[in-house]
Amino acid sequence: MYAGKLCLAPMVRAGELPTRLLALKHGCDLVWSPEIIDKKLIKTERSINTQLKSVDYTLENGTVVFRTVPTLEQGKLVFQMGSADPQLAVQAALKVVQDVDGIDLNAGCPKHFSIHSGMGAALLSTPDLLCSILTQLVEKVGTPHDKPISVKIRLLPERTDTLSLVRRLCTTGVKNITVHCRTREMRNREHPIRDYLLDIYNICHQNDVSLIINGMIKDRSHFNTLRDTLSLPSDVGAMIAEAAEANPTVFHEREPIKQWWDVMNQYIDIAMTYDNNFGNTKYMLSRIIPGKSPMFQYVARCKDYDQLKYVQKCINIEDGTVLEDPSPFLAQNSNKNNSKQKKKKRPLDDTTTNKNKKDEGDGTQPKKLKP
Ligand SMILES: Cc1cc2nc3c(=O)[nH]c(=O)nc-3n(C[C@H](O)[C@H](O)[C@H](O)COP(=O)(O)O)c2cc1C
Repeated sequence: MYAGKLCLAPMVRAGELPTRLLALKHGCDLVWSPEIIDKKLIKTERSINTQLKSVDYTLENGTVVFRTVPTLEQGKLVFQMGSADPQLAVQAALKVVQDVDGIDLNAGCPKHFSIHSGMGAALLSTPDLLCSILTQLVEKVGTPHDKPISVKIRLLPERTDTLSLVRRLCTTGVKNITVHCRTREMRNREHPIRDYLLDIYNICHQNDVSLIINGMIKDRSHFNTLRDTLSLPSDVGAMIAEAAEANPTVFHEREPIKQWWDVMNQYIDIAMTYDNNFGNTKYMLSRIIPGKSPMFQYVARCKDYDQLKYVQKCINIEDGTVLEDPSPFLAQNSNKNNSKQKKKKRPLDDTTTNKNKKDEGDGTQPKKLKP
């Protein structure tokens, strides 16, 4: 399933349904969900959303934790889980397995929220636990449901330690290992270490496990060049995060990568079609639209989809120039909105503007949105 594929990386906040659908529309082979913690998924209720033709996993308070559209994602969707407990991992995976094509364990996230509870990159320091979670997932979920289990890791500081870890991981029954070619201490702006990928590949290959490489890959042609330069065979796949967050059309084989205004336009249409959380839509648009464009501030001032729809029409989709300044409309509607909001409580399905939410990216800071 994974061999040679170019994938959308798991990204908290950025990897929600609209980004995944846009990436798939533009040549992405496989998409990863954002990391979802086992305990959180276990608390959700699964339901079929007949209006959107989606399957939703929703908390009691109405928060949609995970939404997938089987007709568009089937065969291409890997669910990423955060866990530090084999039993919880199995329980969570069993809950979602029927709606996804593979289950991936995050063993690479270096953020405090993940490592303080022993998850993410902390698992690299507890290889017994890491392997036990994977073995349990393979035996109790992967094999009985005929779905592959995979893991995403970072490099360890020493090459020999990384190779030993990869050897051990290959014995757990996982079908794929994704290697983020940076160590736990390295930030995303630092250049990835790619010197011994061929050694990692050889170990994986001997064990019939596929390898996906990750770290500062810009687009499909960059991936093809990189594979040649590193003398990696064609069954090595790759995963793109930051470049795809800014532009989910970077996966195209033949067509040129779309311009930001085209991406923005397509993203808004998909987000509205699938009733994406508005705060999340604004977050993604702040990644897609360059900060220097007036559109960035116009979108930042939108308070709901009606306003966003108006702003969307103010841009020339041929060249990204602004056709009309929406400020008067936004000012007028924000007054209406304010008085409406005084009467109305904050919506419960606000997953991204939740005040507990931190930047869960991998060493990146979101651009500041002015109120
Ligand atoms: C916004 C954001 C959110 C991320 N969330 C996750 C995550 O949920 N799970 C994970 O394994 N990695 C996560 N990462 C790390 C990426 O998957 C990837 O490993 C890293 O960004 C390096 O790839 P890149 O150089 O192409 O950005 C996240 C990265 C970003 C930028």
